[in-house]
Amino acid sequence: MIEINDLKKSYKEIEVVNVPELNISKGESFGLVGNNGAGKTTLFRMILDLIRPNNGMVKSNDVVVSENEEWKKYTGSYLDEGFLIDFLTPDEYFNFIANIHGLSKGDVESFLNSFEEVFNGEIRGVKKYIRDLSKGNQKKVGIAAALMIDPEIIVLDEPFANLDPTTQIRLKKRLLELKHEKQVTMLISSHDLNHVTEVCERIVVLEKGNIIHDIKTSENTLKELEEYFTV
Ligand SMILES: Nc1ncnc2c1ncn2[C@@H]1O[C@H](COP(=O)(O)OP(=O)(O)OP(=O)(O)O)[C@@H](O)[C@H]1O
Repeated sequence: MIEINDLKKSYKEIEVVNVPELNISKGESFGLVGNNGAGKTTLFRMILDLIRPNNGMVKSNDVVVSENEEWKKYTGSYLDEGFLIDFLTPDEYFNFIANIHGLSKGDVESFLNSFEEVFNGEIRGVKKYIRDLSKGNQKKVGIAAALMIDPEIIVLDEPFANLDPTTQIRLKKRLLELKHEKQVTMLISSHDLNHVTEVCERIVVLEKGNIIHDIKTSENTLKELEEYFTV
């Protein structure tokens, strides 16, 4: 479970995130939407202790994320290319992550084989450094590495952006499997209202750093969101 209390972040005295309270339950799939600059990435960065808030705190399973690193063992995340090591090939990078998390070669192989549908033959065995992959293929590497550790919680920033339509559909299927079969807690930000409403049972709309809607996804949610974003 993730608990956020009185969380604020400002840059040069301009407040970009202000979340008085937000709780994300175990197994919940939580979608975060909002226009450019709404504060989605900043909120995820604070949840992952990548930036420090000016005020408030984030707890993961009752532990303050900035005070203890235990949560890193069960949290998979991919926000951007900064998460990758660009002078490694994808296979070298997967081995690196596997070593950090103490995963066996067999587990890694079986996970990566199961991800081949998303990789589409463009990632494994490729003799290219990550920095030389397309943006979409870099994203596939990052998302795969995040999921490979068999996380309880996964945090993904715009996972569908830069992916071709076939891969978007395959990734969505994979996320839905994780939700239904393993009850993984998912935090997903997206500009793609279709995908995010299909994957997430709860949608939060952020505007100028504030939560302005917190909706349980229903058959009307997509329409409601489209109306909100049509100005
Ligand atoms: N390091 C920084 N220094 C100054 N301002 C920053 C910094 N990081 C983020 N911001 C500002 O914080 C605000 C929120 O940015 P953020 O990237 O969180 O938005 P977002 O909702 O993820 O946007 P997008 O949909 O475009 O990715 C923006 O106005 C941005 O310019």
